[in-house]
Amino acid sequence: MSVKVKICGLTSVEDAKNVSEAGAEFAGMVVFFPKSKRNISLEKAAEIMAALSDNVKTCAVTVSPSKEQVRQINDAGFDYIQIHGRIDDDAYSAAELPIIKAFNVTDIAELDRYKSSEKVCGYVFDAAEYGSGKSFDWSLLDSIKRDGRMFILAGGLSPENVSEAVRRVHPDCVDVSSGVENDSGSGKNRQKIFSFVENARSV
Ligand SMILES: O=C(O)c1ccccc1NCC(=O)[C@H](O)[C@H](O)COP(=O)(O)O
Repeated sequence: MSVKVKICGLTSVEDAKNVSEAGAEFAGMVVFFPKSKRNISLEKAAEIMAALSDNVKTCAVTVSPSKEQVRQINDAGFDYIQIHGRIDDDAYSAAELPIIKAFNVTDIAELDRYKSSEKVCGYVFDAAEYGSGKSFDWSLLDSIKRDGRMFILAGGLSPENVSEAVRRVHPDCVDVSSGVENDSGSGKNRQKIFSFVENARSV
């Protein structure tokens, strides 16, 4: 089966159209994290989701969300919640969507904490600084035992290196943000999104 593709950090309706037309399976939107240049409001996320094809599943991408933020995300129309950083007990209990737990390369050792969690349906393995366009040593993932949950590779992927990443790591899904942005760093680039999807699937 070919690798799935997740395009992260959508900020506009135009991004939604490009991601849908390119045939990606997942779209991520950063919410409740104003430090990110890709942070958007839940209202904006609703507008973007309305413009996505029904085939594209959506993720609210968050960092150590509070219980109240998780509750708002539950009701905002996403399919998944992707959590970077901590998941407090209160936030975990409040989560009604399947959780994709993101691990920075520095905290992969924490993976065991989530292995028996019923709500966690997948893992994202990312660089030390998320959304930075930086890659990491993929051999750090070699010892991770696959447990049937979605295994998502992120961090510094691009149309140029995604085929090699798929061949080397065999992820279920590849996840990209910076690598499909315009050279100016603002907004996603249609041609790069299409090339990323095509190159990921070429393996
Ligand atoms: O993108 C952000 O600014 C961001 C903010 C807060 C939490 C997560 C964030 N990004 C996560 C991702 O977009 C992905 O994991 C991503 O695919 C990896 O980013 P990149 O290296 O830029 O491709």
